[in-house]
Amino acid sequence: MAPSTNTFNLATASAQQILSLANIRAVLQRLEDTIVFQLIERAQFAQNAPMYQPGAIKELVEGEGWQASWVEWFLKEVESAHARCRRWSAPDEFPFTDMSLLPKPVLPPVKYPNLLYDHGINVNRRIYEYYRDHIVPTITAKFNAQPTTSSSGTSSSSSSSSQTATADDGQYGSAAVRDAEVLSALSRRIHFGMFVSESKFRSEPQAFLEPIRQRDSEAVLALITKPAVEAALLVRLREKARVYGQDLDQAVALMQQGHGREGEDKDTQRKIEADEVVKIYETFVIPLTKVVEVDYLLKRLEHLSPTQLEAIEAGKGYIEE
Ligand SMILES: O=C(O)C(=O)C[C@]1(C(=O)O)C=C[C@@H](O)C=C1
Repeated sequence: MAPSTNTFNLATASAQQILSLANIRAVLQRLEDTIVFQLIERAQFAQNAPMYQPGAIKELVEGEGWQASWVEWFLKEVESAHARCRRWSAPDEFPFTDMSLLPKPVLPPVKYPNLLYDHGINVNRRIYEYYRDHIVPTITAKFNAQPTTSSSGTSSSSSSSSQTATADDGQYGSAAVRDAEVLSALSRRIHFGMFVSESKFRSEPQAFLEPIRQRDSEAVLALITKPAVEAALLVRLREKARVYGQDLDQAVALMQQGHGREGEDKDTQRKIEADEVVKIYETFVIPLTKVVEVDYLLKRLEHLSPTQLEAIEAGKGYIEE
């Protein structure tokens, strides 16, 4: 059976398959599902601010000598296991933890086709900070000052059985598991921008020559921006978030009571707001993907051979070497 276009394998697919813009966009589209589902998973826990405060978990400071946050420690632990399985040698995977803190892979390296130049781009710190400061507080805001009947873990909430929930439910383990998953999906999605820009560069390299030579990042940005693609993405994403984020049991019950589909958004408890997901993409995911695309392209000419450069200047397009 032919492999599906949106699950190609970076180690076995051909360069042409990997750099086909349609295939890349199919991967980005599939990652929308992953990101929406992972955000829903994280949104079932409270914000739990101490998870993100360096030094806030005394057991980590005293027992492990770890001065950074609980979530960064959890990322290091997970990413260490993944390093042993050589995840970070894949061209589309980037750890949040400094490589110097991660162990060496157990298995020998996989041979990936040489599609991206050796770029050294990693925007994971920016992803982590935006996630911590904007995404988590937004998707967990419903926990703030809502009446609840129980609380567990070591949260700062009181232990009375009927209380006002704080933004801390003490579920630091479960919430960190979800954090690691959301962060990993966001990171992969955003860094995939480099495959997008490599593909765009190879299909019309001459257009990029002057803007890159002038180090004109605005002009490069204009070349890689596709407003129609972004608009379609946001419409599709809103629909996914609307459908995946509703409680179907409640929606079905309402429909059976004759409320029709229009009642489903208004009257049912939502797992996540579609507007919030769209805003995350609009203000963060797409803009940062574009930053990655532009940063990657600004150094692209330094990695061309004289023959490749001459061919582009002569209008003969990109030649593979
Ligand atoms: O699909 C592309 O062409 C991309 O560059 C990716 C992306 C995105 O982040 O989704 C970014 C810039 C374009 O304006 C459109 C979409």
